[in-house]
Amino acid sequence: MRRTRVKFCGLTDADDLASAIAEGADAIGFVLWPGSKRAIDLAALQLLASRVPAFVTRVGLFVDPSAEEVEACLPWLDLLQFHGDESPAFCARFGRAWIKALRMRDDIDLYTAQRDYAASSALLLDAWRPGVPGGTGETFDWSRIPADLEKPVILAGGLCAENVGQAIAAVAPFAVDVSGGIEASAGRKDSARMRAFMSAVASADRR
Ligand SMILES: O=C(O)c1ccccc1NCC(=O)[C@H](O)[C@H](O)COP(=O)(O)O
Repeated sequence: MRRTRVKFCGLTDADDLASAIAEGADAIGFVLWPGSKRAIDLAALQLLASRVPAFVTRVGLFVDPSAEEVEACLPWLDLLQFHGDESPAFCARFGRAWIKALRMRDDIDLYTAQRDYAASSALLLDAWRPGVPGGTGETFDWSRIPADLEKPVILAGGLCAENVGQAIAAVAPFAVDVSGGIEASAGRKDSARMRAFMSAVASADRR
């Protein structure tokens, strides 16, 4: 049976992190962009990342960071996720696996993007809202994702327990990524919502 991987994003709290791991998240996202309501600082990253067990991927989210900012976080991250206008060369310079988040503006060409970001481990596709680099809580038209992309797709943007089954049926992504859809309030996750999300993904995978 095919299994859709799940990334829970925007964790800020140790209890929420423990719940996310208990519910079976494959990856945990830490927002390291200070402009986010879900941002954590380096001290919190150290604390939270040290509680993530082996085989769960620790992902750091950045928006147009300096190289020094990324380098300071590297000891606590397995994977880098870039949400800004970072060039492919910048994303690749840290010697760490990385993914590129692409916001689905009307004129985006995903074939060109996957060629430009050929060295990425996957493309994360998220909703476009002008001036907001991520975590919008909004969906986009999933039929805009071509079925023949070579890069693994991580589907993001407004997912929740109620719509993730439909999203998996429509896109068959490698992974799904959720933040607002498992939250009780900005940055605080809700364990019942996390469980419902995991259960909806598992149901979709069984179909
Ligand atoms: O969450 C943020 O505030 C954020 C800010 C800047 C860049 C990225 C950010 N979040 C990224 C994500 O959490 C994911 O792309 C997410 O899965 C989509 O968020 P949501 O629509 O709330 O599920």
